[in-house]
Amino acid sequence: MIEVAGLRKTYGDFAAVVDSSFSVDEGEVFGIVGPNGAGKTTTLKVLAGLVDPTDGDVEVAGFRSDDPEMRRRLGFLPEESPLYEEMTPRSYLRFFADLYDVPGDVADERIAAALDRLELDHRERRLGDMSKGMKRKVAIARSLVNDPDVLVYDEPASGLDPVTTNSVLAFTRELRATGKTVVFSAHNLYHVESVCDRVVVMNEGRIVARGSVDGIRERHGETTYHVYTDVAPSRVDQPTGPLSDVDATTEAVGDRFRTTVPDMDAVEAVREAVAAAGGEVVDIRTREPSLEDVFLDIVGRPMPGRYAGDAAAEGPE
Ligand SMILES: Nc1ncnc2c1ncn2[C@@H]1O[C@H](COP(=O)(O)OP(=O)(O)OP(=O)(O)O)[C@@H](O)[C@H]1O
Repeated sequence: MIEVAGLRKTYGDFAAVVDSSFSVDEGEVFGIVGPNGAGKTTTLKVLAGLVDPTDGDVEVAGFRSDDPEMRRRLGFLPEESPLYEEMTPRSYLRFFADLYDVPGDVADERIAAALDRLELDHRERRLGDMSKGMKRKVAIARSLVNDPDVLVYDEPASGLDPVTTNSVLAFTRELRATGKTVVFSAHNLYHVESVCDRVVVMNEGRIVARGSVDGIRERHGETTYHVYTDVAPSRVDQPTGPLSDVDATTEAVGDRFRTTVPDMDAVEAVREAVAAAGGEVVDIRTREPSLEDVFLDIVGRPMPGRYAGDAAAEGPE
């Protein structure tokens, strides 16, 4: 449904996107993740036909990105979407449906269906008086007025409260169920993990990892083991003993202790150490790395946005 080959976008001497190639299948939710300035928005704007590529081929729904027909097949949700404050959701969405020449009765039905699915109340309220979450839902409904095959969503759920975030993420999953193809960018990797089939990770304009979330996790992240015990394993910080050479950290969780270790040998070492302390292992669980862990491994710095005000978000490079 989307083919991008050798995409490059430069602004003067500066390359915002370098040699980017990927394809997105019909009915897939495809994620683009990466730190600030990685080139995500530039990529999405090229897909939406809003920015011309400097080099490379971009095809969406069978049309090149400079073909006006491509724009008709596509719904774009920008990161910031200023709405006409004096309009109501209904009048605003009808206005955009008219721009796409959608017949009035079809538009009314489509708009009502989208707003129902997004659970947007107060449809006659002035947009200027609506909350951020309500406005975002109206912007999402706007991306659907032309019944596009492809949706390009830049940070659809960022800055929203948890309830609205969940509602927007659930809605995005539903789009896949209705056969739409979605390209989705987000800082919050939980959003990406919970919605996307496949992702590319961008850094400094380049794709640095790609694949299914699980595949990327397997290649770049390490499974750890959580060993729950009824007493703390002894001598974690002692120079001798079963855990002296093991990379283990122990913390109290309720009335138990949880020791995190990297492999099964270390699990056995915890078992010995806890027996030496007069206790026993009560549970062992594996912990898969989150996409956040993987991102740190690949890019070498924390994701911005999750660490607001955190100096660590700025580096190290
Ligand atoms: N119109 C422009 N003129 C010059 N430089 C630009 C322009 N648009 C984007 N850039 C630069 O290109 C780089 C990539 O920007 P882009 O917005 O695509 O990144 P991003 O991954 O979406 O970042 P963020 O997460 O901060 O939104 C940035 O360094 C940005 O400053």
